[in-house]
Amino acid sequence: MNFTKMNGLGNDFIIVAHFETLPENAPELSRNMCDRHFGVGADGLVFILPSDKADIRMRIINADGSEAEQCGNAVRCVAKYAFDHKLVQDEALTVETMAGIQRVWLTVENGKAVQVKVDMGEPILRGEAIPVALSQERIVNHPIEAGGEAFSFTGVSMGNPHAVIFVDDAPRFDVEKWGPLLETHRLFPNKANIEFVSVTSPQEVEMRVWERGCGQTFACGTGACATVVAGSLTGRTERRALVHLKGGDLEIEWNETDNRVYMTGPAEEVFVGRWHKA
Ligand SMILES: N[C@@H](CCC[C@H](N)C(=O)O)C(=O)O
Repeated sequence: MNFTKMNGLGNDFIIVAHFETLPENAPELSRNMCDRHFGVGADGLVFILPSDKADIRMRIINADGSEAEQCGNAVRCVAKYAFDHKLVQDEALTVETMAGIQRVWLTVENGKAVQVKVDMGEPILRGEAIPVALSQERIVNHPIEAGGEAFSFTGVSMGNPHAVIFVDDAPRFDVEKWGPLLETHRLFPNKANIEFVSVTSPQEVEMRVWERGCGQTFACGTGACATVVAGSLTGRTERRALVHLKGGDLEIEWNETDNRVYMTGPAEEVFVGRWHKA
Protein backbone atom coordinates (compact mmCIF):
# COMPACT_ATOMS: atom_id res chain seq x y z
CA MET A 1 0.00 0.00 0.00
CA ASN A 2 1.48 3.35 -1.05
CA PHE A 3 1.39 6.19 1.46
CA THR A 4 2.67 9.75 1.81
CA LYS A 5 4.04 11.15 5.04
CA MET A 6 2.95 14.74 5.72
CA ASN A 7 2.76 17.12 8.63
CA GLY A 8 1.21 20.40 9.68
CA LEU A 9 3.69 22.05 12.08
CA GLY A 10 5.02 18.66 13.16
CA ASN A 11 1.54 17.17 13.79
CA ASP A 12 2.29 14.24 11.49
CA PHE A 13 0.07 12.04 9.38
CA ILE A 14 0.23 9.08 7.04
CA ILE A 15 -1.88 9.97 4.00
CA VAL A 16 -3.49 7.22 1.95
CA ALA A 17 -5.36 8.29 -1.15
CA HIS A 18 -6.39 5.23 -3.16
CA PHE A 19 -9.43 3.84 -1.24
CA GLU A 20 -13.06 4.42 -2.32
CA THR A 21 -14.38 3.99 1.24
CA LEU A 22 -12.83 3.59 4.68
CA PRO A 23 -11.35 0.06 4.91
CA GLU A 24 -12.80 -2.14 7.67
CA ASN A 25 -9.41 -2.63 9.29
CA ALA A 26 -8.72 1.15 9.47
CA PRO A 27 -8.37 1.20 13.31
CA GLU A 28 -5.88 -1.68 13.32
CA LEU A 29 -4.04 -0.25 10.31
CA SER A 30 -3.71 3.09 12.07
CA ARG A 31 -2.39 1.52 15.29
CA ASN A 32 0.19 -0.47 13.30
CA MET A 33 1.27 2.25 10.85
CA CYS A 34 1.36 5.06 13.46
CA ASP A 35 3.55 3.02 15.83
CA ARG A 36 6.83 4.96 16.10
CA HIS A 37 8.94 1.82 16.66
CA PHE A 38 7.30 -0.96 14.63
CA GLY A 39 5.55 1.18 12.00
CA VAL A 40 5.98 4.41 10.03
CA GLY A 41 5.25 6.60 13.05
CA ALA A 42 2.57 9.31 13.05
CA ASP A 43 -0.14 10.99 15.12
CA GLY A 44 -2.85 9.71 12.77
CA LEU A 45 -3.75 7.85 9.60
CA VAL A 46 -5.67 9.98 7.11
CA PHE A 47 -7.75 8.68 4.21
CA ILE A 48 -8.53 10.87 1.20
CA LEU A 49 -11.74 9.50 -0.29
CA PRO A 50 -14.16 10.55 -3.05
CA SER A 51 -17.04 12.79 -1.98
CA ASP A 52 -20.44 13.51 -3.52
CA LYS A 53 -20.75 16.75 -1.50
CA ALA A 54 -17.30 18.32 -1.79
CA ASP A 55 -14.15 18.09 -3.93
CA ILE A 56 -12.69 15.41 -1.66
CA ARG A 57 -13.50 13.64 1.59
CA MET A 58 -11.22 13.10 4.59
CA ARG A 59 -11.46 10.57 7.43
CA ILE A 60 -8.89 10.60 10.22
CA ILE A 61 -8.06 7.74 12.55
CA ASN A 62 -5.99 8.65 15.62
CA ALA A 63 -2.83 6.65 16.45
CA ASP A 64 -4.82 4.62 19.03
CA GLY A 65 -7.37 3.52 16.39
CA SER A 66 -10.19 5.88 17.44
CA GLU A 67 -11.80 8.05 14.77
CA ALA A 68 -11.81 11.85 15.15
CA GLU A 69 -14.58 14.00 13.69
CA GLN A 70 -12.20 16.75 12.63
CA CYS A 71 -8.50 17.68 12.40
CA GLY A 72 -7.30 21.12 11.39
CA ASN A 73 -3.72 20.17 10.56
CA ALA A 74 -4.87 17.15 8.53
CA VAL A 75 -7.32 19.28 6.50
CA ARG A 76 -4.40 21.51 5.49
CA CYS A 77 -2.27 18.47 4.56
CA VAL A 78 -5.12 16.86 2.61
CA ALA A 79 -5.81 20.07 0.67
CA LYS A 80 -2.11 20.44 -0.19
CA TYR A 81 -1.93 16.78 -1.22
CA ALA A 82 -5.03 17.11 -3.42
CA PHE A 83 -3.64 20.16 -5.23
CA ASP A 84 0.00 19.05 -5.55
CA HIS A 85 -1.06 15.57 -6.77
CA LYS A 86 -3.64 17.06 -9.16
CA LEU A 87 -6.77 15.53 -7.57
CA VAL A 88 -8.12 19.09 -7.81
CA GLN A 89 -7.15 21.93 -10.14
CA ASP A 90 -8.37 25.02 -8.27
CA GLU A 91 -6.62 26.91 -5.49
CA ALA A 92 -9.99 27.07 -3.72
CA LEU A 93 -11.52 23.71 -2.79
CA THR A 94 -13.87 21.98 -0.36
CA VAL A 95 -13.14 19.05 1.96
CA GLU A 96 -15.89 16.88 3.47
CA THR A 97 -15.16 15.81 7.06
CA MET A 98 -17.23 14.09 9.75
CA ALA A 99 -17.82 17.60 11.15
CA GLY A 100 -19.09 19.12 7.89
CA ILE A 101 -17.68 20.68 4.75
CA GLN A 102 -14.57 22.83 5.08
CA ARG A 103 -13.76 25.56 2.55
CA VAL A 104 -10.05 25.86 1.82
CA TRP A 105 -7.89 28.45 0.02
CA LEU A 106 -4.33 27.65 -1.02
CA THR A 107 -1.33 29.92 -1.57
CA VAL A 108 0.62 28.32 -4.39
CA GLU A 109 4.30 28.86 -5.25
CA ASN A 110 6.04 27.10 -8.15
CA GLY A 111 3.03 24.84 -8.66
CA LYS A 112 2.88 23.63 -5.01
CA ALA A 113 0.64 24.71 -2.14
CA VAL A 114 2.72 26.34 0.60
CA GLN A 115 0.12 27.98 2.85
CA VAL A 116 -3.42 26.86 3.54
CA LYS A 117 -6.37 28.83 4.92
CA VAL A 118 -9.33 26.82 6.17
CA ASP A 119 -12.85 27.82 7.18
CA MET A 120 -13.13 25.63 10.29
CA GLY A 121 -16.82 26.43 10.82
CA GLU A 122 -18.70 27.81 13.82
CA PRO A 123 -17.52 26.83 17.29
CA ILE A 124 -20.00 24.77 19.33
CA LEU A 125 -20.31 26.04 22.89
CA ARG A 126 -23.37 24.31 24.43
CA GLY A 127 -22.39 21.75 27.07
CA GLU A 128 -24.17 18.65 25.74
CA ALA A 129 -23.13 19.41 22.16
CA ILE A 130 -19.38 19.62 22.87
CA PRO A 131 -19.93 17.16 24.70
CA VAL A 132 -19.28 18.12 28.32
CA ALA A 133 -21.44 16.50 31.01
CA LEU A 134 -22.89 19.88 32.05
CA SER A 135 -26.16 21.28 30.71
CA GLN A 136 -25.14 24.90 30.20
CA GLU A 137 -25.25 27.20 27.18
CA ARG A 138 -21.54 27.98 27.65
CA ILE A 139 -18.85 26.34 29.77
CA VAL A 140 -16.49 29.21 30.53
CA ASN A 141 -13.80 29.13 33.25
CA HIS A 142 -15.51 26.09 34.79
CA PRO A 143 -13.75 24.37 37.70
CA ILE A 144 -12.34 20.90 37.11
CA GLU A 145 -10.29 18.74 39.46
CA ALA A 146 -7.80 16.08 38.39
CA GLY A 147 -5.10 14.26 40.35
CA GLY A 148 -5.80 16.42 43.42
CA GLU A 149 -5.18 19.66 41.48
CA ALA A 150 -7.78 22.36 40.70
CA PHE A 151 -7.96 23.82 37.18
CA SER A 152 -10.59 25.76 35.28
CA PHE A 153 -11.48 25.11 31.66
CA THR A 154 -13.49 26.55 28.80
CA GLY A 155 -15.26 23.96 26.65
CA VAL A 156 -15.33 24.36 22.86
CA SER A 157 -16.12 21.94 20.07
CA MET A 158 -14.67 22.57 16.62
CA GLY A 159 -16.42 19.37 15.50
CA ASN A 160 -14.23 17.57 18.04
CA PRO A 161 -14.17 18.27 21.79
CA HIS A 162 -11.66 20.62 23.44
CA ALA A 163 -11.05 21.87 26.96
CA VAL A 164 -8.88 25.00 27.08
CA ILE A 165 -7.01 25.62 30.33
CA PHE A 166 -5.12 28.88 30.88
CA VAL A 167 -1.85 28.43 32.78
CA ASP A 168 1.08 30.70 33.69
CA ASP A 169 3.73 29.15 31.45
CA ALA A 170 2.44 26.75 28.77
CA PRO A 171 5.89 25.84 27.29
CA ARG A 172 7.03 24.61 30.73
CA PHE A 173 3.73 23.02 31.77
CA ASP A 174 3.82 19.29 32.54
CA VAL A 175 1.51 18.21 29.69
CA GLU A 176 2.47 14.53 30.00
CA LYS A 177 1.33 14.46 33.64
CA TRP A 178 -1.94 16.39 33.50
CA GLY A 179 -3.01 15.75 29.88
CA PRO A 180 -4.03 12.09 30.26
CA LEU A 181 -5.88 12.72 33.55
CA LEU A 182 -7.93 15.51 31.98
CA GLU A 183 -8.49 13.79 28.60
CA THR A 184 -10.33 10.96 30.35
CA HIS A 185 -12.10 13.07 33.02
CA ARG A 186 -15.72 12.10 33.77
CA LEU A 187 -16.89 15.53 32.54
CA PHE A 188 -15.91 14.51 28.99
CA PRO A 189 -18.09 11.59 27.84
CA ASN A 190 -16.25 11.32 24.49
CA LYS A 191 -12.90 12.24 26.09
CA ALA A 192 -11.39 15.59 25.08
CA ASN A 193 -8.36 17.28 23.58
CA ILE A 194 -6.73 19.40 26.27
CA GLU A 195 -5.02 22.72 25.48
CA PHE A 196 -2.73 24.40 28.01
CA VAL A 197 -2.39 28.06 27.09
CA SER A 198 -0.51 31.08 28.37
CA VAL A 199 -1.31 34.53 27.05
CA THR A 200 1.56 36.72 25.90
CA SER A 201 -0.63 39.58 24.68
CA PRO A 202 -4.24 39.91 23.44
CA GLN A 203 -2.93 38.99 19.96
CA GLU A 204 -0.49 36.20 20.89
CA VAL A 205 -0.59 33.00 22.94
CA GLU A 206 1.59 29.97 23.65
CA MET A 207 -0.26 26.64 23.45
CA ARG A 208 0.69 23.07 24.30
CA VAL A 209 -1.66 20.20 23.65
CA TRP A 210 -2.53 16.74 24.85
CA GLU A 211 -4.61 15.16 22.11
CA ARG A 212 -7.33 12.58 22.54
CA GLY A 213 -6.19 9.34 20.95
CA CYS A 214 -2.52 10.22 20.41
CA GLY A 215 -1.05 12.08 23.40
CA GLN A 216 1.12 15.18 23.26
CA THR A 217 1.58 16.48 19.71
CA PHE A 218 3.61 19.33 18.19
CA ALA A 219 0.47 21.18 17.08
CA CYS A 220 -3.31 20.95 16.93
CA GLY A 221 -5.28 23.04 14.44
CA THR A 222 -8.69 22.57 16.03
CA GLY A 223 -7.02 23.14 19.42
CA ALA A 224 -5.60 26.47 18.23
CA CYS A 225 -9.09 27.47 17.00
CA ALA A 226 -10.65 26.44 20.34
CA THR A 227 -7.93 28.41 22.16
CA VAL A 228 -8.72 31.70 20.39
CA VAL A 229 -12.46 31.15 20.93
CA ALA A 230 -11.81 30.49 24.66
CA GLY A 231 -9.38 33.43 24.85
CA SER A 232 -11.98 35.73 23.36
CA LEU A 233 -14.85 34.38 25.50
CA THR A 234 -12.82 34.92 28.69
CA GLY A 235 -11.58 38.38 27.65
CA ARG A 236 -7.95 37.25 27.47
CA THR A 237 -7.41 37.64 23.73
CA GLU A 238 -8.85 39.41 20.76
CA ARG A 239 -10.78 37.41 18.17
CA ARG A 240 -7.70 37.29 15.98
CA ALA A 241 -4.47 35.91 17.46
CA LEU A 242 -1.24 34.16 16.60
CA VAL A 243 -0.96 30.78 18.33
CA HIS A 244 2.61 29.62 18.99
CA LEU A 245 2.80 25.83 19.13
CA LYS A 246 5.69 23.46 19.70
CA GLY A 247 5.96 22.94 15.92
CA GLY A 248 5.34 26.54 14.73
CA ASP A 249 2.63 29.16 14.42
CA LEU A 250 -1.00 29.28 13.33
CA GLU A 251 -3.01 32.41 12.59
CA ILE A 252 -6.52 32.11 13.93
CA GLU A 253 -9.48 34.43 13.47
CA TRP A 254 -12.94 33.98 15.01
CA ASN A 255 -14.81 36.19 12.56
CA GLU A 256 -17.33 38.51 14.17
CA THR A 257 -19.57 38.78 11.10
CA ASP A 258 -20.12 35.11 10.23
CA ASN A 259 -19.15 33.51 13.60
CA ARG A 260 -16.80 31.14 11.77
CA VAL A 261 -13.22 30.36 12.72
CA TYR A 262 -10.50 30.73 10.07
CA MET A 263 -7.15 28.98 10.43
CA THR A 264 -4.07 29.74 8.31
CA GLY A 265 -0.84 27.75 8.37
CA PRO A 266 1.56 25.55 6.41
CA ALA A 267 1.51 21.89 5.38
CA GLU A 268 4.45 19.80 4.26
CA GLU A 269 5.04 16.58 2.35
CA VAL A 270 8.11 14.71 3.65
CA PHE A 271 8.37 11.31 1.96
CA VAL A 272 6.47 8.53 0.22
CA GLY A 273 6.61 4.86 1.12
CA ARG A 274 5.10 1.43 0.64
CA TRP A 275 3.50 -0.44 3.57
CA HIS A 276 3.82 -4.26 3.64
CA LYS A 277 2.24 -5.36 6.95
CA ALA A 278 -1.51 -5.80 7.61
N1 LIG B 1 -4.37 17.28 15.53
C1 LIG B 1 -5.68 17.59 15.14
C2 LIG B 1 -6.82 16.94 15.86
C3 LIG B 1 -6.81 15.42 15.66
C4 LIG B 1 -7.98 14.71 16.28
C5 LIG B 1 -7.94 14.69 17.78
N2 LIG B 1 -6.87 13.89 18.27
C6 LIG B 1 -9.30 14.15 18.29
O1 LIG B 1 -9.41 12.96 18.63
O2 LIG B 1 -10.24 14.93 18.33
C7 LIG B 1 -5.87 19.00 14.68
O3 LIG B 1 -4.91 19.54 14.10
O4 LIG B 1 -6.96 19.56 14.80
